[in-house]
Amino acid sequence: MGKSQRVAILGAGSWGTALALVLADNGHDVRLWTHNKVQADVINETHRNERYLPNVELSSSIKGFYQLDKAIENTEIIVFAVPTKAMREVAEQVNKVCHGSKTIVHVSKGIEPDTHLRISEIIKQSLSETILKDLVVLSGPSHAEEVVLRHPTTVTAASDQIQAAEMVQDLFMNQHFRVYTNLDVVGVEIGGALKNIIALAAGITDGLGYGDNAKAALITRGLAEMARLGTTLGANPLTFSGLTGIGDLIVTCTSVHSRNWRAGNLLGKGKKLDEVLESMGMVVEGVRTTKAAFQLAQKLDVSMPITEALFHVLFNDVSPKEAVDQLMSRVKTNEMEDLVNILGEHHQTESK
Ligand SMILES: NC(=O)C1=CN([C@@H]2O[C@H](COP(=O)(O)OP(=O)(O)OC[C@H]3O[C@@H](n4cnc5c(N)ncnc54)[C@H](OP(=O)(O)O)[C@@H]3O)[C@@H](O)[C@H]2O)C=CC1
Ligand SMILES: O=C(CO)COP(=O)(O)O
Repeated sequence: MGKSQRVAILGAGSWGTALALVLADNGHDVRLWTHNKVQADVINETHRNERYLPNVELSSSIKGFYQLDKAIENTEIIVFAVPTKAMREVAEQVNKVCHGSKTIVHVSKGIEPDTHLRISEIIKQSLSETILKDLVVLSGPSHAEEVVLRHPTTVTAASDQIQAAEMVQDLFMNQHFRVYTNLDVVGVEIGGALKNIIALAAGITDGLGYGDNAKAALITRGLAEMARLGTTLGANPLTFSGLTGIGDLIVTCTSVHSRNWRAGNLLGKGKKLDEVLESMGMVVEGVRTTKAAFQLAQKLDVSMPITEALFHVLFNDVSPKEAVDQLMSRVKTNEMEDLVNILGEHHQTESK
C-alpha cells in the first residue's frame, strides 16, 4: 500500500460515499464534504449515509465535513463528486477558499447544456492556475451499490499528464477496484456522459415491453453515435471500445442499479418526466446531457438519431412508442460507414 494521502471528496451522494470507502480501505485520510450540515453530523455520529447507501458501514477514518475550507485544508487531492449541474458552483466555491496547489480529480458524468463544456473544462474555467496542479477524470462501469460490497470493479483514470493519471491509479487501486490509465480525456469524458442517454433509451424500450433485440440495437448503434460525436470533438475512437465506452454502456443499459435506466423504464411505462425525476431522489444525469448532446450535435452537424429521438420524448412530448417507430423507419444506411469514416478521420489527424 502506498503513502497515506489526505483527500477531500466533494459531494456525499452515492458515488462520493462509495469512493470514500475505497480510499479508506486503501489507508487514506478521507474528508467527505456535504452542503448539508445534518448529513455531515450524522456521518460522523453513525458512520452511515442511509439516504444514498443504506446499510453500508463507513470506516471511522471517513470524516464528514460541512465547512468547505476545513474539508480541503492541508489536503493533497480534491475529488469532485457532485452532479454536473452543481459542478460550476462547487468549483467556484473551492476557488474562493483553497490555498496551495492540488491534484484535482473528477468522477462525474455529464456535459453542461448551453455551454456544451465537458466537466474538466468547467473545472479549468473555475479554478485558478495556482490551485490546479493536475486534472484527472476517473470513470468507467461502476455502480456505487456494487463498489461498497467490494465486488470486482474496473475504471479508467484519464489525464493528459500520464504521471497524474498514474498517481490517481495508485491512490484508488486495490484488490477489488482495478484502475487503468488513459491519455484520452475527451474520449473518457464523452463516453461517460453519453452512455447515460443510451441507458435512458434502453430503459424506455424495456418499459415499452420490447426485448433484448431492441436493447442490443441501442447499445451498438448508441456506441456508434457516441463515437461519432466524440471523435468530432477530438477523442481517440478506440477509447469507445474501452471501459468508459462500451464498458459503461453495458453496465448502465443492463443494470437495475442504473438511475438512468430506471428513469427510462418509468417513462416507457407511461409516467411523465417530472414525476419520474421526483420519484428517483438521486441525480439522473442523462436528462440534461440529452439536451447538451442534442444541441452539440446540431451545432457540429453530427448525426445522433437516438439522442435526437430521446430529446423529443423528454422535452417535446413525443411518445416513446412514436420515437421508436420513427427511429426504425429512418432512411436505410450501411452499418460500417460510420466506422470507416471515424477511423479514417482519426488516422488523418494522427498523421498530420
Ligand atoms: N452512483 C454511481 O454509481 C455513480 C455515479 N457517477 C457520477 O457521479 C456524479 C454524482 O452522482 P451520485 O453521487 O450518484 O449522485 P447522488 O444523486 O447520489 O448524490 C448527489 C450528491 O451531490 C449533492 N449536491 C447536489 N447539488 C449540490 C450542490 N449544489 N452543492 C453541493 N452538493 C450538491 C447532493 O446533495 P443533496 O443530498 O443535498 O441533494 C448529493 O449529496 C454523477 O455525475 C454521476 O453520473 C459515476 C459513477 C458511478
Ligand atoms: O455511471 C454509472 C455506472 O457506471 C451510474 O449510472 P447511473 O447514474 O445511471 O446510476
